[in-house]
Amino acid sequence: MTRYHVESGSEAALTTIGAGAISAAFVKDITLERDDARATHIVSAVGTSSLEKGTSFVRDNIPSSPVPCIYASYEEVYQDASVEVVYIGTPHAFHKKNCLDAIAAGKHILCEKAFTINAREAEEVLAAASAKGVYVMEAMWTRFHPLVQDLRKALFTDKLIGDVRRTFCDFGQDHKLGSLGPESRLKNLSLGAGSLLTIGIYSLTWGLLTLDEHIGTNASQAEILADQHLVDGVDVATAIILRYPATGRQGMLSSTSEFKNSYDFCRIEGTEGYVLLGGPYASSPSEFSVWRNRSAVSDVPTERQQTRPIFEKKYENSGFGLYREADAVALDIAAGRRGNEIMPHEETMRVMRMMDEIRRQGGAAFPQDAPDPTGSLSLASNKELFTFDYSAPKANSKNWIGIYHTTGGGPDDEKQVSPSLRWAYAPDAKGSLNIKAPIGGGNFKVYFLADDGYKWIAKPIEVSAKETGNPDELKIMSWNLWYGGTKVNNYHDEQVKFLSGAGVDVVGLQEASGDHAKRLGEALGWNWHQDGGDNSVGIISRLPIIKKHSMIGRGSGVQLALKGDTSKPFNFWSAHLAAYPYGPYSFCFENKSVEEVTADENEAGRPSQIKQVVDGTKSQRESKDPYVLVGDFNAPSHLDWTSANKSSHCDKSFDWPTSKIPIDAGLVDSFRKVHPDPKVVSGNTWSPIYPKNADDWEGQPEPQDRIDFIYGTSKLEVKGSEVRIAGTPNAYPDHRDNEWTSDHRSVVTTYKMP
Ligand SMILES: NC(=O)C1=CN([C@@H]2O[C@H](COP(=O)(O)OP(=O)(O)OC[C@H]3O[C@@H](n4cnc5c(N)ncnc54)[C@H](OP(=O)(O)O)[C@@H]3O)[C@@H](O)[C@H]2O)C=CC1
Ligand SMILES: O=C1OC[C@@H](O)[C@H](O)[C@H]1O
Repeated sequence: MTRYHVESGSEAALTTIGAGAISAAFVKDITLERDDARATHIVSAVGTSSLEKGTSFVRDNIPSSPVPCIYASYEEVYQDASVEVVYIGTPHAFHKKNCLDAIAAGKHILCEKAFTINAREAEEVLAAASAKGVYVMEAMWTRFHPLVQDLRKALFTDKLIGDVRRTFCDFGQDHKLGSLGPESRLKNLSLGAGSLLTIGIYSLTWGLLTLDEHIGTNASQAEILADQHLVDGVDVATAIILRYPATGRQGMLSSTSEFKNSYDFCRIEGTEGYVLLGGPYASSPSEFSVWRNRSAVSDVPTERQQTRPIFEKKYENSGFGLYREADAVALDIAAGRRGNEIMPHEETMRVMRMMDEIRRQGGAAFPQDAPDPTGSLSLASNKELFTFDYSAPKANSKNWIGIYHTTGGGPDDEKQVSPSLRWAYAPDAKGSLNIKAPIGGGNFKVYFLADDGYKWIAKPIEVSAKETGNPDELKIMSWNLWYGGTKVNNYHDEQVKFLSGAGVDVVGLQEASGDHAKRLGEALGWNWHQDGGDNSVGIISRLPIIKKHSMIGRGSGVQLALKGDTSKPFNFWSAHLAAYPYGPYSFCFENKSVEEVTADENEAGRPSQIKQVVDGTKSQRESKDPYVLVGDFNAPSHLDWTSANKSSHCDKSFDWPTSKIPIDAGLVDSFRKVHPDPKVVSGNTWSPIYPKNADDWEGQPEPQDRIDFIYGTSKLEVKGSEVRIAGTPNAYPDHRDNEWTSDHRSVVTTYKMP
């Protein structure tokens, strides 16, 4: 991500996704100090596949800038509400998905060349961007080189070589394909490998820029004749003849992955002279020279030794030269443009269509070129949500329509990822089907799938259902998953079903170490925070995550955007305090005194753990923004262990320090606010599956307690609070097939938000 400051004074945040070779060059380049800067770029985040990779990427390429935020997944980039522009530096095959995901999250995009695998994908991306109103540009950096403008002026305005007749351009690199593994983007067809999309696109670009004064929709129609040499389906060499019927101009354009081209990579011939373009790569020109045509000179080694050019110009880049396109993006966005005039959408489409035709003639076909599925799926208008009209090539009783969350979970690659939220068979060749909208509303992606499997019959569609309930209210849940839920069969499906039906907006999870928050967030299509996976706590949220706070001891927190509005931050924390020694056992099984239990609490460290989170978030608690702290405190509350309620707690009353600390800091126990008398509503969350102890005091009645809490600042109005569970769980050890996947109940509080 770069935060850049443009000439006009505005700023936007840009994230690099894919920490590969070009992303490295890009971030290095845009953070260079240079005299011709039209925007200042500060890299502030990177989206990559692992923290380790991101850390070395930052260390090696952005040593002097402020340390960027490293996201170990691209999803987290899209969830970061402060990211405005995404730079996509992944293999060609991922450009479409990366673009669509970023667009869906409302991000502007600078996407590496080739823009997508084929024109159909490019159309889809541009249509999505236009529908969302976001900026997109193909990162065809060479077009932004000042040489291009000078050259086109020399050719078409000053006509230094008379009438342009022919362009020869070759881009060759020795990619040493024999030594590359099948996973290489240069060798793997499904990643978009091939000389054409990798480097031939530059030769084609030089042809288009030098044989025609115009680009995009104003350009003349060129005919194409092409040949490709394929190895394992990948084009190792591509040769293109461009022919302009209106003028008779010709382009002889080529690329190869086997040999390096010569320094003078391009020659443009006209009726009165010719131009030579030179540079280390055909993508990176460094000079051009204009020569007069000669008639009968045959015995001199090169033109340059024989005579002098009538014009020549050499160029130096401050760095690699990628900063020019980045500046253009910054200026465009600051000016409110949604595309760029040097690399307009129409030109991207023209190049993609030409490359499709070159591949059609040459034979390089990507798996992504397979035709669209032939069935159809649409949302029936003016009918009950969700009623779908569908058609399939033929009837099949096992064809089905499944509803998933928009982000994650759906069979985008025609493979199962996670269970659908709702589904039903669509058995006819043509029909209409109603499926109940998932509870809680939101954005959904709907798939029409073949024969109890995941092959698409039609392209998926996106549908929305309005949230039910009061938009000013927010439902918060605290839920200890119990080893992520893994103690119960089919836990993932059961958890997703429970959460998607619970109507909650934000969930603080405990025992979510590893990737359980990520897993659930992705399956639900919610935002999530996992804290690297080493800690027990996680957060999933329908609200966008603006910022992830650093861990404070046993608490993890995020800043959420209320109603998706980043100017309305809401600080939310989830904590999980140490489990042993467990105070109610000390009282009820060991008959310890108040002093001994106090010592046990301190030995467990729980009071200092909750104090650390409460004190560490003082400025958030005391700010005007809403603040909520939830968690499994592994200790009951002094509001429950009152002298009036002794009979429920081994005839003991006790001021549990872990519940006093938040309250002394001004927080409100939301459950007790709504249900002030513990004798009337206990709110016990421990434990739905342990009526009897299964530990050292096996068989004795397990102390039942409220140990999971939701605390909010006193400014927040509590509208309701309850304990939630799914089904009627069997007690341990017969819990394996429970619908309820935890050993705790969950607690849900509804707040009225400001
Ligand atoms: N403008 C220019 O001069 C150049 C442009 N390019 C273009 O940039 C893009 C990337 O090329 P380049 O940087 O050379 O490629 P690299 O292979 O060096 O890097 C691509 C990155 O994409 C991410 N990625 C995600 N999924 C995969 C996958 N399945 N296989 C490999 N990588 C994956 C990885 O980052 P992570 O692990 O961090 O997610 C990887 O490091 C291409 O479109 C290419 O044409 C390339 C070179 C020069
Ligand atoms: O875009 C590119 O230009 C430079 C080359 O080195 C690289 O392989 C290619 O993808």
